[in-house]
Amino acid sequence: MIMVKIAPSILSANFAKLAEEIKDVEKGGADYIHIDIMDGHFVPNITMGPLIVEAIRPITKLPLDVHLMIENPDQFIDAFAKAGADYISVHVEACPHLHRTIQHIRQLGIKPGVVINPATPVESIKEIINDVDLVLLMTVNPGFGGQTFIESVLTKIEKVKQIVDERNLDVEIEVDGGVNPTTAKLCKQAGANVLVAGSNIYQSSDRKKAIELLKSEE
Ligand SMILES: O=C(CO)[C@@H](O)[C@H](O)COP(=O)(O)O
Ligand SMILES: [Fe+2]
Repeated sequence: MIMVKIAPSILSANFAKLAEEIKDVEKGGADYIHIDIMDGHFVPNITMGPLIVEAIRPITKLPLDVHLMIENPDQFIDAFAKAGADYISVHVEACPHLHRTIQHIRQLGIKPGVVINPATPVESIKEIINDVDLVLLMTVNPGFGGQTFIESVLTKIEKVKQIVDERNLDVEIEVDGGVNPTTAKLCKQAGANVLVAGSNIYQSSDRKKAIELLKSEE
């Protein structure tokens, strides 16, 4: 099995002490900081914007993994790049000109990622996988933390892994939503190498332990 990276989602952190919450998971062995951007249109919730990303940038050395759940992401890519994002991931469902959007992110020196919802088939990203650094498979319907993992996405992870191997690509396979030690194991077996986890890590009083359990090979 592959050694996985863990990307705690700060959506489940205590926003009143965000800096501490980020430092806590960094000390606990996190590999990325996952930042969920929601606009109240693409998803039924509103969260953060570029200002928060800019505020977070100097408080951690970890790469910032920015997950855009917004309509018309093209309009905001420059702002998130300027704010300090390392990865910017956009949803297939929100991008009519996906290739242009991915190139735009790459031209800014940022690693582009493409995201698909649970009901969106892997076929929809076959033509873009060679151009991205990360494929993010949603294992819940986006919008909220603390939802239940959708098991049918496991076969999609396997399909993406097969494409990545066949084409010999250097692309990360990330999963997001409902990740806990049990579902983490299934995702790893299916071929995921980056696990986003919000509530599982932030609801734990010992974040280091929670991260270790997600990384565990048992
Ligand atoms: O993008 C999203 C939700 O739309 C996620 O990143 C959540 O923040 C994950 O939360 P948990 O399911 O791990 O609690
Ligand atoms: Fe996310």
